[in-house]
Amino acid sequence: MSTPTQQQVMDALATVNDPEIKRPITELGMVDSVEVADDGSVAVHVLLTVAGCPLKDTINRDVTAAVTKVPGVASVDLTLGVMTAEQRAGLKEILSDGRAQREIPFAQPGSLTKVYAIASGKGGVGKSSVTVNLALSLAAQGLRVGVVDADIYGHSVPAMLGVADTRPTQVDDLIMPVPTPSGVSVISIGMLKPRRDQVVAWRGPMLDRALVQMLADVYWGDLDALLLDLPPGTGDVAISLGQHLPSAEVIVVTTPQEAAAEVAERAGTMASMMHQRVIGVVENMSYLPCPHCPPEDDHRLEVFGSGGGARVAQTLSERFGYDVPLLAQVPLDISLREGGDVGKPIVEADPTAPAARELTKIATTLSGRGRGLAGMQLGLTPSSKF
Ligand SMILES: Nc1ncnc2c1ncn2[C@@H]1O[C@H](COP(=O)(O)OP(=O)(O)OP(=O)(O)O)[C@@H](O)[C@H]1O
Repeated sequence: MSTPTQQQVMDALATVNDPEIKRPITELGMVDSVEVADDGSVAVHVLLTVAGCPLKDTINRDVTAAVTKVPGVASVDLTLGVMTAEQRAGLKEILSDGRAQREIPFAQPGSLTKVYAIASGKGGVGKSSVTVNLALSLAAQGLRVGVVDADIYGHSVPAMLGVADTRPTQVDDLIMPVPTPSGVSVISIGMLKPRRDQVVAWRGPMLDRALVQMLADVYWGDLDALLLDLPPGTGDVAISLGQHLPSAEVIVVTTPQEAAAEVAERAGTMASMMHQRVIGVVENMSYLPCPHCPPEDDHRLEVFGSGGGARVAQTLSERFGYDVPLLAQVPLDISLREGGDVGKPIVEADPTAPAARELTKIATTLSGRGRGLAGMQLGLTPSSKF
């Protein structure tokens, strides 16, 4: 077999994406040198963005696999180095695409990324569970999905996505979102703290800065959908988000319980006051399928009562003068909780479970609305009453 050319090896390397940046390593200036010997042995030197890059094993594996596939390659000797400060500055330049720093790409008029904020009136109703399962369902449809965990009280999203202890890589002041096993990228307010166990006791301006940092200083690339897990209630983060991303569409999560529904209505109204459109309500913990009854009876135990989701949807529809549908009623399911605990969300771990099907239904409804500018809020202020 003939000796492979250097171009063939470069073409193979162009198929390898940096796992965090999700662009070919050849475009990012990461391939420092390629040498091909007459006997078909290939030496490749790849530069990592930072020393101790957590994903160097993935890069090692992907580069070796891609080059090995080139006809005539007898062996691959891959060595890894680290970019100099100058090379990193060049990379940052490539990634910023000429965009000014601290500009939120999703807030630009031509942005095609759909931004969904997941809100709730009170804590513990399943907002984070809905966020991660929705993210995975959208990704399973082939969409590029990012998740921002802006829940200062909970920040449970990274653990639910299986990357609890991962810190994001930073190229100077540009932060790389953390890739997860399911293909979605995540950044969490918890990742911005020096220590994971540190309590966030930030006031409005600090929270605003953290939110902007997660939106503007993170290299998200070209996303189809960005999901934001908001803290419960109508606090500072919701106000900041409304100011920075009025085009975000809001999904309100509630339980069937009267008390939860009432505060959920307030969270929805708050979003509307910030000129955001509320696109639907998810009722979580709707019922417990009776564990002792035959499945065909479809006997349901209404642990938290009933009707909360429908009530929020109806109230918000009347209040805003447009249809706010009830998107799903997700039952209580032990495997949903377990999936969250072990970092394997139910839509992936047990996709045929009724809870998983309801969560997938939300993604189907959302993606049916299409990518792009259609359906975006026009910035008109609806009349609002608490
Ligand atoms: N349908 C469900 N069935 C069983 N367990 C659930 C269900 N929904 C959520 N849970 C569990 O309830 C707990 C709270 O859920 P989750 O963290 O998603 O709520 P949250 O509204 O985001 O809470 P917080 O505001 O405190 O972050 C988690 O342990 C989660 O696994």
